[in-house]
Amino acid sequence: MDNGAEVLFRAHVREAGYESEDPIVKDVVLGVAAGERVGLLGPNGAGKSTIMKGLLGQLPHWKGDIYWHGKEEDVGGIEMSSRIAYIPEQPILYERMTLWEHLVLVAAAGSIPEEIFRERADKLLRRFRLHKVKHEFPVKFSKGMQQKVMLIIGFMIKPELYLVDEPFIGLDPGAVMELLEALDEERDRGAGVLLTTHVLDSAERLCDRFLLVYDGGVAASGTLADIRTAARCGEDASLFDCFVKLTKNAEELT
Ligand SMILES: Nc1ncnc2c1ncn2[C@@H]1O[C@H](COP(=O)(O)OP(=O)(O)OP(=O)(O)O)[C@@H](O)[C@H]1O
Repeated sequence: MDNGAEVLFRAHVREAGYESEDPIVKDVVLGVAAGERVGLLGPNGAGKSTIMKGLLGQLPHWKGDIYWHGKEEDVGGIEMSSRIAYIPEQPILYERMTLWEHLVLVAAAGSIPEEIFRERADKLLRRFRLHKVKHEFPVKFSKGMQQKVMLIIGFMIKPELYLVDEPFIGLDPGAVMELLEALDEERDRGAGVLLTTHVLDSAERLCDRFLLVYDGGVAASGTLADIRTAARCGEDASLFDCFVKLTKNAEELT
């Protein structure tokens, strides 16, 4: 966030988890500037999805503060739901609704005017190659097709911030390219992105900054240069190399 862009979103996750006596995440501070992409990284079970669920107000146990444009907001409040698009790793779909009906529902919930809705929906359905199946039931789609449905729903909203949980696994290369292009367009519009992934070469190309979590806390954060310094890696080291070294160091300390 040192590129001069306005800080769009800032959160201090003091405690987050599923039971108050056993918080999974403790004392994690994160921020996303307008047009910035932040990679939330960490080994399996580190707490990435828990952080995302916490920011969305979907956790039984949460203590923390959230700020939009510097102003404190309630987690899970109505203000937040219109500003954030969450693209989950596991698709969430209604059994008895067609793809088109899902989009109509999203448009109604987001008060998107009819004409804008039709234009956006058509563009996104074509972009992710689902226009020919728009009147079919997505619960019967393949895993990758269902993932594309979640992307289309997210992009329909045109939010200020995208929370994207593991977008790269399961999509075909053409869809990954379309996703990257769509994210570029959204960055140009000023939307921020917080994304989790284990595909570190994609994260390295896509993200401006990174937050590496380990065992529910922050192991390193900053630009790739900062991460290289924290990992004591050379200036040519990849994000993957730094990640392996940092998690190994953290393991040795626990
Ligand atoms: N619904 C739940 N109830 C209780 N504990 C949970 C629940 N979901 C996750 N956990 C626990 O919280 C911890 C962090 O899980 P989380 O899903 O946030 O990890 P992650 O970093 O997203 O992992 P991955 O990379 O494998 O997706 C794990 O120990 C996990 O067992």
